[in-house]
Amino acid sequence: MEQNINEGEIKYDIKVTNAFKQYGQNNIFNGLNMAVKSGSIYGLLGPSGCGKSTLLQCILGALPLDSGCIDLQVESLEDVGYMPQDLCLEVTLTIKETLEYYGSLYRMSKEHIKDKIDELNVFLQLPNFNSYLNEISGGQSRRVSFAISLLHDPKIMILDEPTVGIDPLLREGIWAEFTKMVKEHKKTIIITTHYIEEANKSDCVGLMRNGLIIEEGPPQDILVKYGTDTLEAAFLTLCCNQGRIIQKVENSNIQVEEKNQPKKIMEMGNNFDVYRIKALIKKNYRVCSRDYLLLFTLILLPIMQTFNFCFGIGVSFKDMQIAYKNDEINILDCQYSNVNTCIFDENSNQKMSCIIMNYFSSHDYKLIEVQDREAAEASIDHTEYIGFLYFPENFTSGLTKYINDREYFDLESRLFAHLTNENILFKNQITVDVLQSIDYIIKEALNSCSNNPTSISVPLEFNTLFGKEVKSFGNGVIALFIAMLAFYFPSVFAVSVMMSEKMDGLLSRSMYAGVKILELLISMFCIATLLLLLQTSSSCFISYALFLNPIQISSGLFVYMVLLILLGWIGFLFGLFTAVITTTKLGGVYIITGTSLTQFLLSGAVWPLEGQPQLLRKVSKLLPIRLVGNALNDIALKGWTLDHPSIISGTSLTVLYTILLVLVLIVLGKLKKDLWVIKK
Ligand SMILES: Nc1ncnc2c1ncn2[C@@H]1O[C@H](COP(=O)(O)OP(=O)(O)OP(=O)(O)O)[C@@H](O)[C@H]1O
Repeated sequence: MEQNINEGEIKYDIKVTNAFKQYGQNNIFNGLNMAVKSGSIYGLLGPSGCGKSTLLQCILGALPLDSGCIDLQVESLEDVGYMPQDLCLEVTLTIKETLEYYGSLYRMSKEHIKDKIDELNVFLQLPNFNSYLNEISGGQSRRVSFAISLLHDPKIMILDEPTVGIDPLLREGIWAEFTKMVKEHKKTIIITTHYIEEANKSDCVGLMRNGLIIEEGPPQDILVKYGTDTLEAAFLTLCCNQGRIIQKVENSNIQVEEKNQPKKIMEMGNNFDVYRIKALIKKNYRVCSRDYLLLFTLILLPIMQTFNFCFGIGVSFKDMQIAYKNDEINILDCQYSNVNTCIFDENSNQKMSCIIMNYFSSHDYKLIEVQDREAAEASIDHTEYIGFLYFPENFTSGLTKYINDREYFDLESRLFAHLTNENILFKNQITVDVLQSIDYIIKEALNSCSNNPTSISVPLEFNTLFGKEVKSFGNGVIALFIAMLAFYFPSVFAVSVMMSEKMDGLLSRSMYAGVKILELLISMFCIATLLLLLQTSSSCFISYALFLNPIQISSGLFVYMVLLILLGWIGFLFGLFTAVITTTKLGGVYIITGTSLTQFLLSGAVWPLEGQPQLLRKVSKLLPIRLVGNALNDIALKGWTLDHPSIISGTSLTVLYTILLVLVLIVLGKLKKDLWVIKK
């Protein structure tokens, strides 16, 4: 009875009543009860895997209970300082930068942060503040993590194994500081530890086992109760008598309050804070600027790829090796072949094979003379030469006869061209060049005989309406390539940063300091847009200013840039979506690379869409890279602007894609609360 009266006067900062929780079929809490008095140290002990960390996360509201009630006496998130078991810190920041980041999340001024760090340094003995976290030891890192949870001077400290890896002398100092905090500043500390004996200094210890707190009380009382010298021995005795104790706990008269989910620390505070966004941008900027692999991937790689593309893709072929055998004339004698005489003159020594060979030499072919026709044909099969030309002895006389009288053409006098079919583009190129060279010499021959060359012309005129400046395959597809870069790299950025935040527990830890997911997304979006602007402007500069790919200067150029940025944002949103559906950073990058490559292959940059089956063509046309790339091409080559229906529909669909992806992410966020956070 007396105890009940005293109980009524005692204030508790944390009270867990009849808590039940399961992970799948695994019961973690079986009606667990725990009470932490205000202004005390509570040592939570228990074997590995018994559920201590889970209990702390339930108290913080990061994990829900299946049933039961948790009462946490906090008004704002500044009231709680939490140190997770894992580090959950960005290791490429220095100690100073890390503490500044968390301090600024709590809106502490620089001076205040500095004073606080100096104060914490006295008992935590932090390493040099300018050391990077990946350069200090595990124990030192834990002290930094510890410092973060105390930085904003919280009323309640929830510390998951803060003294692991810390030497005994320092542990003594830390416990002395705990005692001082509790006595002088009325702080409440709940601490889990594997070093049972250090819990002696707690005001109250609780032993957790089989989903229950099987014993709770001041350490001295427990020692007396079990007649042992050490807590360890007391708990050993307790564990041996576990069945009886569980019975006792289950039968105790616990007042079960109605089911009440704990206050969610992560959801406290403003939903949107510009200070926090600024702190996140600063932090992520620092992290990205030190991740050389990411920087290489996001900035240098697109520049290199653009150079590669402009140098190597879609340009005309050079130095193609063609074998030839000329039975009409020795190539050295071609200089004596008089090209200005009329071939119909009896005295003319003009040899047309010389003109064809000159034509090929001046068109980037390498002519290699061979003696043996059969060997040359065989070497084509071994891809040594891409073609073989054979000029028979009577090539010129046969051709002259043909021009004069086409009915009496000597078949044996024909130029023989044997071409490799290994690459259809080579074959087409040589075929076109052979035909053009013949056309050329016939016209030349007629010219020099004062005959009208049009007399043998095909009655046909070609006219290019659009894209007159397109001289090579590359000119026509460069915009699709730039579109691919604009999509791919922001996706890689989004998935890399988001997966680090998710898997390394960085976001989870920041959220205990008030960060909201939207704020992180906004900060990432700002950096991604900056990178996107850098990357697209460098790709455009290389493609159009250095390599002079044709582009029409019109008001459409503004739409060109807007479309590229929108596509980058689509890529960014797709990267976020990928971070939802995957569990590893590498997996995310694989998905992004696979989908971008597929889009590029289907975009028409490799082969025109007209070659695809109807159904696939319909799908390809709607893929973001093709959609935007095509509109970019129309702007660059045809000079179309936003008043053209094709550009209007391309732009509208791109905007629609952006909105759709935002909506998908919002809906997913509503359906699955822990989309980007793994609670640590
Ligand atoms: N997300 C999860 N899904 C399924 N099971 C989980 C999950 N997290 C933890 N568990 C399981 O719940 C149990 C309690 O885990 P918890 O981390 O709370 O233990 P702990 O007492 O803190 O252990 P330790 O002292 O080793 O840190 C363990 O058996 C663990 O395997």
